[in-house]
This record gives sequence, structure tokens and C-alpha cells, in this order.
Amino acid sequence: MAYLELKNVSKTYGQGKDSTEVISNINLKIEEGEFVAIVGFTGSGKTTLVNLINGLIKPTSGEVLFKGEPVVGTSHERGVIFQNYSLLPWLSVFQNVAMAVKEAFPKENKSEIKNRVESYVEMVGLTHAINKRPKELSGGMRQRVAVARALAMKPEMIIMDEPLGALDALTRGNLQDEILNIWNQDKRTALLITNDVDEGIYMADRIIPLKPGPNATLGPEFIIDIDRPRDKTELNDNASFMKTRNEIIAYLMAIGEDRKSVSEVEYLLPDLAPKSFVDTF
Ligand SMILES: Nc1ncnc2c1ncn2[C@@H]1O[C@H](COP(=O)(O)OP(=O)(O)OP(=O)(O)O)[C@@H](O)[C@H]1O
Repeated sequence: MAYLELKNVSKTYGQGKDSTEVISNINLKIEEGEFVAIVGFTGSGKTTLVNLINGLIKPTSGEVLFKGEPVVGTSHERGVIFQNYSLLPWLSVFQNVAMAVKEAFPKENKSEIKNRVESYVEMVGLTHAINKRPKELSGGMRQRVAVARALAMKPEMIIMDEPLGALDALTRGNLQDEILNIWNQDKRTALLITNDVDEGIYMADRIIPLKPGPNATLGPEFIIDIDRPRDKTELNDNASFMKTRNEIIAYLMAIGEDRKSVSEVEYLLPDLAPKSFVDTF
């Protein structure tokens, strides 16, 4: 039995003639302890896929199974790091992380929770800002809080929806390593959704391209046969890295070309203007 399995999963938004099947017939198996990356273009259906796996939305057809059971709603067992860090604006960094930790570890006492929160805030390099509110932080800092919050809950499976996109290269590299450490030490299972092929190769055991939607579906998988721990500085000299990278990029470029030809349809916009605006300009 796979740890996570998607069986012929499709998702349609809208109804009748306005409906769009965003993803179609996705089949995916992830084994316990694996690190899988899905790479895809913007707007290709990546977040839809994450939301289906997380249980935030239901498939229109097909099944999402977690440890053999259908996914019904969200669960602490699957921790998601979202692209748009959803922090509570009226709470400090400490309180934002503590709230999640309390929920995941309801039996822990105050000092255990404090220690747990402080260690994850330190891990993302935000100890100096622990009492600040989100509005006092940069976008990158907010995203680091969101990473700390998700990892502090120690989910069995870490699901990441382009979690590091807003970060500078150095912070991004450090967090990639922290996520890999946690995945490795705590024997987690991980799914990373990214548009960065190099990030996928550095982190994952397998990379699967998401062919862009409508009707997005998974392409062939690429196995990353590079020993761990991987050394970022040496990857460019690694023949296996270069070969896999070239193959994935060639594949994505080919489907990108197909996508262009499909998107060259001319859409006519209605010639409308609100009455109050007519003759104003
Ligand atoms: N609730 C919704 N109702 C209708 N259409 C939706 C809904 N959510 C997403 N879509 C459409 O589904 C398609 C895929 O969206 P999705 O957010 O899954 O893509 P994505 O790959 O995560 O995009 P990005 O990389 O830009 O975040 C888009 O065309 C989007 O407009």
C-alpha cells in the first residue's frame, strides 16, 4: 500500500458550459519516507493538486488515499507550507507558531510549547523578530514564519506549495537544507511543488512534471540518482545532475511549446463600458 495515492483524480471548477477540468486523471503513488517533487508552470494546477491532497477540496472524480484511507478534510498528519503565508496579523511570530504547536501537541505544558516554538523560530533565523507582528516583517520573513509554523507541528507528511519562491537565494538555500534535515532526521514523507527544476533535483528522490492545464496531468517521472547528503556547490560538476536537469528542462520546454500553440486562440472581449465612464476619458 502506498503512503499517499491518487487514483484517476480529476478536478473541475464551475458548472455546465462554464466548467473547466483543471486537472485530469492524475495517478500518483508516494511511498513512506520518499521525497517527491512536482514541477510545473504557473497556473498549471499545482495549488489545486495540493489542496486535493491536503483535503481542502474534493476531487470531482477519482480518489485521494492517505495511508490507505480516503482523505476527508485537513489533518495534522499532513502539514502544508503554502505559497501565500497565511499568518494571523494580530499575533506575534511567537504566537502564530505557538497556536499551531498547541493544536498539534495539546498535552504539552507551557514551557514545552515555548521551547518548541523558540527552536523552530531560531531554525528559520527569526529569533530577533520573535515578538514582531506580520506587518512589521518583510515578505521573506513572513514566509519563514510559515515554514517554522508548519514544521513545528511535526507533520508525518510535509506538503510544500512553492514555499520558498519569495526568498532570496541564501535564505532559500538555508531553508531547503533545514527542510531536508527534518525530513531525513524525523523520517518524514515529503511532496514539494515547485517551478524550480534545480530545487527539485537538489531535494527530491523523484521529479514529476505537471503538464499544464486545462486538463493538467502528470508527465513521466525522473529519478534523481544522486547520493545524499547532496552538496549544492558540487552539483554543477555532477554528471548525473547535469543530465537529469537537461532532460527535465527539455521536456518542460517541449510541453511549453505545445502550450503556446494551444494558447494562441483569440479571445474576444465584450465591448462594454459602465455608463458613468462613457466620455469621461
Ligand atoms: N476555485 C476556483 N474556481 C475556478 N477556477 C479556479 C479555482 N481555483 C483555481 N482555478 C483555476 O484553475 C487553474 C489552476 O489554478 P492553480 O491555482 O491550481 O494553478 P497553480 O499552478 O497553482 O498556479 P500558480 O503557479 O500561479 O500559483 C487556473 O486557471 C485557475 O484560474
